[in-house]
Amino acid sequence: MNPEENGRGGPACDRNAAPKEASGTAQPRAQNQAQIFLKLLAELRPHWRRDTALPERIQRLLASDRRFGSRDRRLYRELIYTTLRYLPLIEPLLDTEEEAGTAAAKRVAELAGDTPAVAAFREGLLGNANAAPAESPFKNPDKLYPDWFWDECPTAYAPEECAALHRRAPLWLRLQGNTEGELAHALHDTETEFAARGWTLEQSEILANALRAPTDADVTNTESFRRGLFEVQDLGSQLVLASQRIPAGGHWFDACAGAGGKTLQLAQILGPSGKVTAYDIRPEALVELRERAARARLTNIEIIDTLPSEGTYFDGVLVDAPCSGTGTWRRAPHLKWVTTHERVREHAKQQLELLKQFSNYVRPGTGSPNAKRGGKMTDEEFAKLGGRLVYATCSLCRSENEVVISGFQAECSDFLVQWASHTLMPAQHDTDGFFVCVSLRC
Ligand SMILES: C[S@@+](CC[C@H](N)C(=O)[O-])C[C@H]1O[C@@H](n2cnc3c(N)ncnc32)[C@H](O)[C@@H]1O
Repeated sequence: MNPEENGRGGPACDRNAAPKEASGTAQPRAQNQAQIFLKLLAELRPHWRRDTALPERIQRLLASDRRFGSRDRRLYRELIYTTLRYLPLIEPLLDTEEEAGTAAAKRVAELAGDTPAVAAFREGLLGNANAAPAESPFKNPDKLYPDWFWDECPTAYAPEECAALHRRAPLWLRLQGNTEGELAHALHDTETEFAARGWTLEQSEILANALRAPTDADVTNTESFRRGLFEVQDLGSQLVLASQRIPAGGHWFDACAGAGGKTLQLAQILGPSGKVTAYDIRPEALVELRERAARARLTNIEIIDTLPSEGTYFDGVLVDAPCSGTGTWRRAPHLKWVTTHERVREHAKQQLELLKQFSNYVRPGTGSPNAKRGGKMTDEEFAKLGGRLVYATCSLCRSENEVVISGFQAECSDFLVQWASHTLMPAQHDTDGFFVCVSLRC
């Protein structure tokens, strides 16, 4: 899905904790680490306001230095991502004379997420593992976002939302199983394996199959993952479909399936009597989806690489549209500095086109003139409505969300847009930000 710095490639987190150091060595070690970190920043600086593939560049940079062990890579990755989250606060400090930029390293240490690797660094550099910034970085949210963002999402400037969009993203899993019994087994086996590794899982309070894992846990390198007992999926992404009360048994079209994060979940919701047909323009994503479906033992997914013919109808169509990814900024903070307002508007144009195109696949109703006029519907008229169209983005931008839906509503009057749908803001449930809107075909 999105660029992901959750440390999924790293070793087990029970081995993460930095060993206790003699107090005399912690300080020089942290200073040495600060110098290495600053050199890494100097390499990245020419690219961080330009390169949309910055996460891959960071990965290559960290992999290329043979002196780094996995713990070093985790520390530097966390410090680099913190720098990107708070770039306008850090960048000016890189140009100060003070101890060749260590002011920047100290500020990053204060702002960095709460992981064992960073705690040791913080203690060595600042003399206190729990050192908090003297002044909240969220006091002046304007500084932390690109100028154009205010017009798109003023809610993100509220202190709690600003803090949520700058926290390290949590790691969420979605349990997989075709029956209640299989899900219970998946939970039991995953919990048992994770406990043996020293990882505690927390069940979400709002979604039974969602589990929160420690951020540094290398969850994809486990037997439970290989057995398909869970998938990695942000809670917000899970809520897009889980909040729709989709009945079992229908045939759905996932028109922008990608590697299938939501396809797998939809197939589970629809159950063995239902089916998902998944399509994407990227063949490599569909190859990954096929592997994931096999691992999840889901046999009700059909993967296609050409569009269904005209006149093919589905009970539901999911358009999880390509977007600016502004809802994932804490996971992919470089996007804040490479995304332009013009690019957001281009996304919006494409989204409206895709929504119109794929809405043609939604099963039409059997006639409900009142519904078309927006009048109050009787149960009988409601029963005559056709299939559902679910539009989703991981964007917080009005242009890509409400404005796209207004455009769709204006052009496609045979759909009833359910305005109860809304933007899921990151602070609500500590998730990525998402927008979802459901329409029903008349
Ligand atoms: C937000 S991602 C989908 C994520 C996926 N649904 C998930 O939950 O993991 C958007 C996807 O739309 C696909 N896409 C872009 N243009 C498309 C088009 N014209 N038709 C179908 N898919 C398209 C992209 O390749 C990308 O995989």
